[in-house]
Amino acid sequence: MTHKIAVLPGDGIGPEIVEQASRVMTALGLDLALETAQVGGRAYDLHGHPLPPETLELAKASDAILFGAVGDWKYDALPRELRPEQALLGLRKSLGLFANLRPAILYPQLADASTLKPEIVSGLDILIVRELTGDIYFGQPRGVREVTEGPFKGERQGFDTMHYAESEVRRIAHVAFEAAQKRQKRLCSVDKANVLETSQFWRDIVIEVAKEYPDVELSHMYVDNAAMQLVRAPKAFDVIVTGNMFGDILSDAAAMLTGSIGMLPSASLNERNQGMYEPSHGSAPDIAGQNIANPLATILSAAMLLRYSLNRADAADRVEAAVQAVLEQGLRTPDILSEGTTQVSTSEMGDAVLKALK
Ligand SMILES: NC(=O)c1ccc[n+]([C@@H]2O[C@H](COP(=O)([O-])OP(=O)(O)OC[C@H]3O[C@@H](n4cnc5c(N)ncnc54)[C@H](O)[C@@H]3O)[C@@H](O)[C@H]2O)c1
Ligand SMILES: CC(C)[C@H](C(=O)O)[C@@H](O)C(=O)O
Ligand SMILES: [Mg+2]
Repeated sequence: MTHKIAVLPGDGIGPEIVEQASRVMTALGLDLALETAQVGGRAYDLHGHPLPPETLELAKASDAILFGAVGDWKYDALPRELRPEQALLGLRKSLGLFANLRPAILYPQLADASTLKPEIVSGLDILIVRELTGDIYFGQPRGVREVTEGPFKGERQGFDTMHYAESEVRRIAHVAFEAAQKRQKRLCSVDKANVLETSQFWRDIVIEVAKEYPDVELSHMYVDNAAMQLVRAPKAFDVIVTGNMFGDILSDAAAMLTGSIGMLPSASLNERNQGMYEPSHGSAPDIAGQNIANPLATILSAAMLLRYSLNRADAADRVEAAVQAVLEQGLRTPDILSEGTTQVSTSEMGDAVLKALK
């Protein structure tokens, strides 16, 4: 059976890194049909919208989506609905991709690339499960309004709304508990229940869901403490489950434990295991077009695509082993370069992974 894969390179370094991941997927010899479409700022320039209808249709009709990155400062003055980032949010919402899995694994070869001491991060293997279609990201109402009473009367006020429905919390909690069952069976739910009603509700529902998973040890942590513990003793975590906003922030922090944000892949899944796979980083306009971006997060995202949406753990293992092999060879893009290693470009890193594929 042919698997249809939508390839959405996007902006900045997106096309450079996605090209390497596409080459790797193609080289596996599987029955894959890769089809490319425009998204983000590039789609806005060409079609007047960051998520043109034909791109959304292609995404919906595919078994999985390989996504690069979107965004550039030059689009920051556009009305919000036309900004590149809206394409990403639109895809997540339209496809119901509520479960974002962001594994932070430190490859032993990169122990020196992390800004943290090797003994703090060596052997790190944690999974952040981030809810991706709710929270303050999508809450209504939002906007700018005039204040009509109180101390700020007559001023303009920006506002957003944070909320989580019970079913939204339950389904992401199930994903997290099931992931924990396959790992060290420890789940930490991160919230801000000491201040936010939404968070207290989140915590109450997670505790209810926990009754169905007596084999998983559940703990709770406030998000500010979690940010601190992630850099103090990250290996104390196994699986973290959290809301959209806190997950966004904590996953960037977790990325640095692994040496570089260029190493962190992600999967965003819906209830049918259809998924979008993307590096956790952005379009990195500061290094775009220079052939120096690290393509490994995107290549590892392609491995997650094979594992989760195509059920090809065998092929995913091959890709991950090839990534390990190039790191073992000492090849490094500038973001993970350390003493005694060899600097390579984006495309050379892709070449090396292809060569290492068994
Ligand atoms: N998923 C996405 O498409 C996504 C995610 C985050 C940010 N963004 C967008 O990207 C743009 C830039 O945002 P930002 O600068 O806050 O975040 P960013 O992740 O793009 O970049 C942060 C820093 O990390 C570096 N970096 C990122 N990816 C790298 C890679 N693969 N290899 C080497 N270095 C890498 C960049 O050079 C930069 O110094 C903004 O428009 C933002 O909205 C998009
Ligand atoms: C670009 C932005 C909309 C996105 C998010 O906030 O979810 C990004 O930061 C991410 O982590 O995927
Ligand atoms: Mg982010």
